[in-house]
Amino acid sequence: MMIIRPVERGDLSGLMALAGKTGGGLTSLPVDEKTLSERIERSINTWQGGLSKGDQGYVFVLEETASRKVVGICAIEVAVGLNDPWYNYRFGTLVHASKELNIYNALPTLFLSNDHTGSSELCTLFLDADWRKEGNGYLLSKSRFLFMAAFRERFNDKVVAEMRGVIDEHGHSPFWESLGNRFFSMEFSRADYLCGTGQKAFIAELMPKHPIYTDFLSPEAQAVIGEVHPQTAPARAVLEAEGFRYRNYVDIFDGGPTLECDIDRVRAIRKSRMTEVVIGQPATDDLPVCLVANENYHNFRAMLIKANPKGDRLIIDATTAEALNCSTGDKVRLVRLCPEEKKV
Ligand SMILES: CC(C)(COP(=O)(O)OP(=O)(O)OC[C@H]1O[C@@H](n2cnc3c(N)ncnc32)[C@H](O)[C@@H]1OP(=O)(O)O)[C@@H](O)C(=O)NCCC(=O)NCCSC(=O)CCC(=O)O
Ligand SMILES: NC(=[NH2+])NCCC[C@H](N)C(=O)O
Repeated sequence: MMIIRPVERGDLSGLMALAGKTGGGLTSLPVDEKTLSERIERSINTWQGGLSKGDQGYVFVLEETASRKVVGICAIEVAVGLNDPWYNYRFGTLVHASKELNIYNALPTLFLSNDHTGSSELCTLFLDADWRKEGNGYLLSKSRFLFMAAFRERFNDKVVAEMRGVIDEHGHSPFWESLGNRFFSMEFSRADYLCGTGQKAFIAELMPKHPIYTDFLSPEAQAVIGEVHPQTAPARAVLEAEGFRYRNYVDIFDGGPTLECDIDRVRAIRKSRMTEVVIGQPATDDLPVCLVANENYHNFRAMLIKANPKGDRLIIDATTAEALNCSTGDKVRLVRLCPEEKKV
């Protein structure tokens, strides 16, 4: 069985193994034991209630219960940009026009912004390639929505996700080569690593301060503005199907898109409902796959179960109930895994 649970100290080696497989550009999952260990501690402290809003971050793992192997990770930052400034470029327009000469030029321009300050952020989504099957990617990404629905008051009204931008097989980012490199004088991978390991002061010190006319960037850099890494296309598709949209904000390093959605408009949050657990013989009819989570803050669990998304009782066997950390009479939250027209 596959379950989502809060990260624990014993997961460090599992996280290191996952970090080694990302291929780069997944900023918040660097191959660095100290950073990952601090991240685990921060997550544990978040659950224990000892941190201010700007420091809070929940980390979850996907575990295969038989082997207890950790095969995926996902996270939520509660409120970004409250400790250090949170930068994005807004991809907008500047118009230069002369009526007299009948000349009109609308120039695409990148404007530095801190517009997402305070938003909650979905991040650090990674599933071991061997486990990209049977809805695991959906479970990993969307389980966060059941947690947010259950503990809604802990999160901001706006949720964002910064998607990994385009880099080639050698880790080179066309956007960085044309823009960031001029100012930061280092490889993209180093800048990404510094950010991921918390050494972010250099950004404010070195970054360009003025709007950037994108016509002056290389054609390769222009082409990847708002585009995702090929392996991030599924992550983007999952969020867009839940209601997230690209609203012209991009990453300052690799040009990857920021997706955003009002928390109460996320499909899985909006449509999720409570149902009562009954331990027994589950129905064998052809029911849709649902995302199910307990409402136990400290022992949160989520998993995929075939169930009637509209039923007022959820019949599950004892093994499933144990994995979900619940028993007969408990209320759990449930939502159809995919919008009606889709099947996993
Ligand atoms: C993101 C996941 C976990 C998703 O898992 P899977 O690959 O198993 O997902 P899947 O079920 O195969 O696909 C999910 C949906 O994407 C669609 N899909 C698949 N390939 C696609 C492509 N090339 N272009 C467009 N859509 C595509 C599928 O048809 C399906 O949608 P339909 O059902 O509609 O057909 C994985 O791919 C992964 O670990 N990727 C590498 C890491 C990564 O780049 N992570 C994101 C970094 S950015 C980040 O972390 C912030 C975002 C966040 O936290 O959510
Ligand atoms: N455009 C970027 N490189 N942003 C970082 C992408 C990955 C992702 N948001 C993370 O959690 O690390």
